[in-house]
Amino acid sequence: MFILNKNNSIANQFLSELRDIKVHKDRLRFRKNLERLGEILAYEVSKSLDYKESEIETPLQKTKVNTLKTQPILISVLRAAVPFYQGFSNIFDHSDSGFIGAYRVEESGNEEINISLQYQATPDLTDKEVILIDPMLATGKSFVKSVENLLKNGRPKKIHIAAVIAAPEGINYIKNNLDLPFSIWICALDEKLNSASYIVPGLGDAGDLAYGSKL
Ligand SMILES: O=P(O)(O)OC[C@H]1O[C@H](OP(=O)(O)OP(=O)(O)O)[C@H](O)[C@@H]1O
Ligand SMILES: O=c1cc[nH]c(=O)[nH]1
Ligand SMILES: [Mg+2]
Repeated sequence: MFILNKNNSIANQFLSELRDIKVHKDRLRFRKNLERLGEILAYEVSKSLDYKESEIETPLQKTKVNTLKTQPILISVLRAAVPFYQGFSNIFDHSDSGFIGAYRVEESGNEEINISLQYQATPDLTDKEVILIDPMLATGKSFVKSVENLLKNGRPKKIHIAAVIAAPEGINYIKNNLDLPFSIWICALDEKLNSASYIVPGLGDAGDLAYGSKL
């Protein structure tokens, strides 16, 4: 598992601004920070992909370069993933993308989180490296349900789970429930979930901070 904030970098300032109640109500900045972390995490994921050598011509002479062997497929889990996904898409600019509409059904009086998944549009995923992008990995149910549904569109060679903040409970849920090759890329591993299955310390509701509350 790759955890970005284990090392000092400017990414930790972006993460701090996402969490800080004095800053994170500025929606434009909140979305921009998600996008910036998406770009940084995409760069880290890019180091794990396969490259091929080829020859190009500069105005001065021929030279050998290493470029991606195949483009990963990017999948955005609507709605909160949109700005974070944009960061990935800025880096993997030749990639095809897919979209999944998923949200947690939080019923009062019921601590169990269920996921409603109502929309999926993706290319053929057979034997592809897929980057599944969602900023919050809380119970892990949205990621696991998304992967289960993605399999209808082909079995990927590998899935890269990409999130900004994860809870240990969600990481364990993913490890116990995914039966295809995967790796996890996160910016921070937080302490735990609270009784409403929100990540603590976390940042609150990522979708609401980016776009406002939904009915
Ligand atoms: O790990 P989990 O417990 O499944 O929680 C994580 C999910 O919660 C958030 O979405 P939310 O359901 O709030 O939908 P939204 O994107 O519409 O805000 C987040 O973007 C994940 O999809
Ligand atoms: O802490 C959490 C958990 C799920 N979704 C969020 O946006 N935040
Ligand atoms: Mg939400």
